[in-house]
Amino acid sequence: MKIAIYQMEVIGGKPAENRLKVQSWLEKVMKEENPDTIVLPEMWTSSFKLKQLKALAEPDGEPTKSFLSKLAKKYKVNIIGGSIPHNVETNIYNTSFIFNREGEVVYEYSKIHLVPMLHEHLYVTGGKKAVEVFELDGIKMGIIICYDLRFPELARSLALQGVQALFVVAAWPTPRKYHWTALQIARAIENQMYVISCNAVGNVDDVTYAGNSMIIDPWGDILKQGQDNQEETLVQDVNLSKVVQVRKEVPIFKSRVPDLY
Ligand SMILES: O=C(O)CCC(=O)C(=O)O
Repeated sequence: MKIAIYQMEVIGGKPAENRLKVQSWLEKVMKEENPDTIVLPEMWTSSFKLKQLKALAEPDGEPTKSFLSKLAKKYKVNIIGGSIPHNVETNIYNTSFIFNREGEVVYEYSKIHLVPMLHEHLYVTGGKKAVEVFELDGIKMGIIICYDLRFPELARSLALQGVQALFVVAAWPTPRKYHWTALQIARAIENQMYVISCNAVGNVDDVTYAGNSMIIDPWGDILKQGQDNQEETLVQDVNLSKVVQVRKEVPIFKSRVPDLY
């Protein structure tokens, strides 16, 4: 499966402009690389404009949900739709929508762990549904959002559900860049699966986003890594049989003793 990641400089508080950016990026990347799956970052329509979130949140994910669905169908590409502020009645969630090549939503995930350092809980409601597997082109995948990466239980639960590739969509800031890269590598090694991440770059208000989007294989080798502060596209073919190979070589899932922990 060929993956293309958009390490995007999100324009704070401007959903229509960000949708246009994604549309022209996708047009270009489809022409040049023809990927199977594309990945966007966390809160790519709005960035973390939490104080304006009521105005920026999209009722039932619209219009961005239809926008991504049309693009997926037009280009026959799977889309890991980063995340957007999404409201259901009076609650705002930080939600990721996943589309198949027919433009159908195959999975929807709302970020479970909200960031105390940002007081995210004052503006956003945490997702209440447990993480689940979804399939694209017959491959079992999972998704988590940014701060969720700090909770190894999510990735482990997905690995036990059969996930071979874990997507992490993020707006992870620069002061904790080392945590971002180290935790991604740890999740890949400890679960012997691909970790494929998409972080934002650039500055919004007083926050600088850390880039360093990554594609890490199940052995923990970094196949691609974005730069610190540059909008760019990362493209990589991933070979899912590597998951089986690594799990055979170091059979941690057979060695687990879950009754003792
Ligand atoms: O955990 C961190 O240090 C960053 C998390 C974050 O910024 C987010 O979840 O949006």
